Amino acid sequence: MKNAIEVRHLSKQYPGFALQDVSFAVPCGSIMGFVGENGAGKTTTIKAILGLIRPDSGESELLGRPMTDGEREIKSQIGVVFDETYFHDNLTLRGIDKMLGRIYKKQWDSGAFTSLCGRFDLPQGKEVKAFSRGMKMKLSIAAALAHHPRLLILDEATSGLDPIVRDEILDVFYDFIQDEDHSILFSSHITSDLEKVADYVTFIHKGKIVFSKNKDDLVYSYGVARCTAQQFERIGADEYLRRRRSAMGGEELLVADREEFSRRHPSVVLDSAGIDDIMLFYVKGEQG
Ligand SMILES: Nc1ncnc2c1ncn2[C@@H]1O[C@H](COP(=O)(O)OP(=O)(O)OP(=O)(O)O)[C@@H](O)[C@H]1O
Repeated sequence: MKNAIEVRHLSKQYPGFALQDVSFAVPCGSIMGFVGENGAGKTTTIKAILGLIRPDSGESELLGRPMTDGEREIKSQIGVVFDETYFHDNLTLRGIDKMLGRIYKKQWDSGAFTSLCGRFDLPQGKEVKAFSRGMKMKLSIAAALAHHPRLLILDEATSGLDPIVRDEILDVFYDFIQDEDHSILFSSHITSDLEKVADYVTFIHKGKIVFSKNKDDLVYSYGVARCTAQQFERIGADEYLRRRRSAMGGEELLVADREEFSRRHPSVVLDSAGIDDIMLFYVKGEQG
């Protein structure tokens, strides 16, 4: 199996929003960061992939199979974390361990759950209602991992968490991905987290995929050119992807091939572009 997730031509229409022809793949053994502005369609895509909503058209495969081909078995090999926990307020870690043991049966690894809860410093005696948001997210991640899934799908699992908690979570993702049969799809607004751990980045904007690329290629090849109005006049519209007026009155351009651009325009200041820059250009900038 080449891809842990394959999404082909997904479309879904809501009043005032349309997911349009969304296609991308998460290669086995990799972490895919899924980014986009608020309301871009990340959760809708993830829900459609998981069969939680029915797309108007298109299809997806998880671990080499469409969800219709044995949903229960496919789901048993997936760990899913949304940005809220669904455990009952009165449960303690012990209660959750027992409950999930009953659900997952032989697949549930109580030892792994206890060890992850220990690693995350989760309080043994407290009920979920007394957990902070960060504790709840760590609990959800521990629960998602303790039935030994091959694929983790996380929607905004680190949003609203402090950098220390986020780092602990990223470490756990990193350990999980050491097994080459394991893969992660991870939506986030926190592009620095994606820059740290993602192998690939898929960017969705207004319901459409802008790109799905290897992160290193993206970071090494994309650039931001900062030019004066005169320099801008000499640059062709096909030499950049997006433009923004800079605060200083000049133009900032997002270019896909830094090396090529600097060869053609050696006098223009050219910086590397982070995922944040790229998103900003698409959300706030204009087409060339
Ligand atoms: N059940 C629904 N009925 C109608 N519209 C919906 C429904 N679910 C989502 N939408 C709309 O679809 C659009 C995309 O929402 P979605 O939650 O997928 O975005 P997102 O990229 O996950 O955003 P965020 O980063 O804010 O979580 C939004 O405009 C939202 O209002």
